[in-house]
Parts: sequence; structure tokens; C-alpha cells
Amino acid sequence: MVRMRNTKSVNGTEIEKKIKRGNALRQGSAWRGYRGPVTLLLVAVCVCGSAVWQYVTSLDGDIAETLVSQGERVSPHPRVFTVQCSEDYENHKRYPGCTPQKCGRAVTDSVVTREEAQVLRRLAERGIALAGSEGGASILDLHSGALSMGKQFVNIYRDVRGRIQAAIAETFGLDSTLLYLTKPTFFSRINSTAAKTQHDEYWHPHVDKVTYGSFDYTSLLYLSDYGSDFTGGRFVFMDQNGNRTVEPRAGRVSFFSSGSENLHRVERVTWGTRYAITVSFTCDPAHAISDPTLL
Ligand SMILES: O=C(O)CCC(=O)C(=O)O
Ligand SMILES: [Fe+2]
Repeated sequence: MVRMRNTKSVNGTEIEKKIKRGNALRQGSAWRGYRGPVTLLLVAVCVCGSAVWQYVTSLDGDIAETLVSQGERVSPHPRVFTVQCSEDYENHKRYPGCTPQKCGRAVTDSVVTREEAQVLRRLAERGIALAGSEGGASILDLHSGALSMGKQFVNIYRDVRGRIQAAIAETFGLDSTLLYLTKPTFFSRINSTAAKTQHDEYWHPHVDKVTYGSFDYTSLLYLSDYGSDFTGGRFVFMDQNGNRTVEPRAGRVSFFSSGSENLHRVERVTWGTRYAITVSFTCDPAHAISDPTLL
């Protein structure tokens, strides 16, 4: 009985071994059968993953259309892009001959020369060196009253702002004398230094009329060149059907109606330093300011 049991258990062990070996072989051949599809699946996952990653990392560069590139010169007439006015202006008192009835954006390279832009840029460099912030964005308010920019600046500035005002009036069909300079009107310097305070976060989408209240027309005079003085830092109109950019160029003036038809942002500067002047206009005489005076 004892021997019988032993024989049986020896046989049993061998059978178990055979079954195990058989299972292992089956599993092996089953894996070999799956190897192709699994590899394909892995490749597909990798390809999708990298496509998603590329999309996520390109979110700040999701540019749909370049309205004006740095390399071209828009002259003699501004390049005008008309957009439908938003309802923002209905919540404000209307000023006939000034309040936007035609809205849009325009770019011109023939209102300010590159030489004038260079002079203004040197003044901006000097002024901001004295008063700039440590974060990525510094502004120098031209109406703070605390600043002595000198006679040269006051003369160029008055001249340049008069020409910008005339270009805005002509493009939007306004009476130029009904447009007033308003605040803030400022020099800006942007570099790739990490933001230290919320004020350094210049890249957020915004509507100038909402952010600054009195603005009806915004103009930007660029004092440096996209691509050679800095990278990143393009101006982006964020339209419902896509983004449209303006690439800064020294002496380039970009102007637009300030309501939510012109939601915009500035791309983060990734290298170099970008200088610009924001010159803003209102239709409301109560918000008018005078040109900076010589202190
Ligand atoms: O510097 C720019 O291109 C735009 C600045 C801006 O959006 C602003 O001053 O409100
Ligand atoms: Fe703005």
C-alpha cells in the first residue's frame, strides 16, 4: 500500500510537471502571438503621447496667422483689419466723432522712423535702468511726474504721439481733435527674467478698455526687433476663430480699438529685451492728460 501510494505520488508529480511545462509552453507561444499587436499598441501610445506633449508645450506658440511679420515694412499706408465692435462701448457715454463705430486693428511702419525709435529706446533704457523692477517686466509711466526725461524726449514724444493720433483718426474716420491722450501711457521693458510680482506677469490675455477704463484706442510703438533683439514677445490678438500676431519691429506702430473685439496678450519673452511704448487715447475729455512736460 505504501509502495503503491509512493508510485502514485511519483507519477502524480511527473504529471504535474508535464502540465506545468505544457502551460509554460502554451503561455510562451500565446505571448509570441500577442507580441506584434502589443508592440504596435506601444508604438501607438508613444506616438499619441508625444503628439499630446508637443501640443501642450506649444500652447504659448499656438499661432494661427501672422498679420504682419518683423521682416516686412508696411508703408506708406497702414495695413488695416476691420473687426466687428463689441458691446463694451454701449456701457459708456458716447462721444460722436470719436467713440468707435468702426472697430479693428492696423499696423504701420511709416509713422515713426527707425532712427526715432532708436532715440526713444535709448531714453527708455536710461529711464528704466533707474526705476526698473527686478522681475521680467518694467514700466516707466510717462505721467508719473517724478521723471525728468529731458527736452529731447519731450520733443520727439510730442511729435510722435501727434502722428500716431492722426493715423488713428484717419484709419477709424474720427475727428483727430476729439481724441485725447490718456493714462497710463508708458515705456515697457520686457525680458525673460522670472516674474517676481503679479505686475511682472505681462502675458495674461486682457481687454484694454476693461483693464484701463478710459482707453478707447490703444497704440503700441515698438522700439526693438522681434527675432534679433528678443525672441518670444509677439503681440497676439486672441480671436474666437484663432490667434493673429503682430511681430514687433523698431518704429512699428500697431493700433486698435480698445474694446473686447481686441482681446490680446503678449507672448512670453524667451530671450533678449523688448522695448515698447503704450500710447493710449480716450474720447472722454474728463480722462484727458497733457503731454509729459519738461521737469
Ligand atoms: O507691448 C505690447 O505689445 C502690448 C502691451 C499691452 O497689451 C498693454 O500695454 O496693454
Ligand atoms: Fe493691452
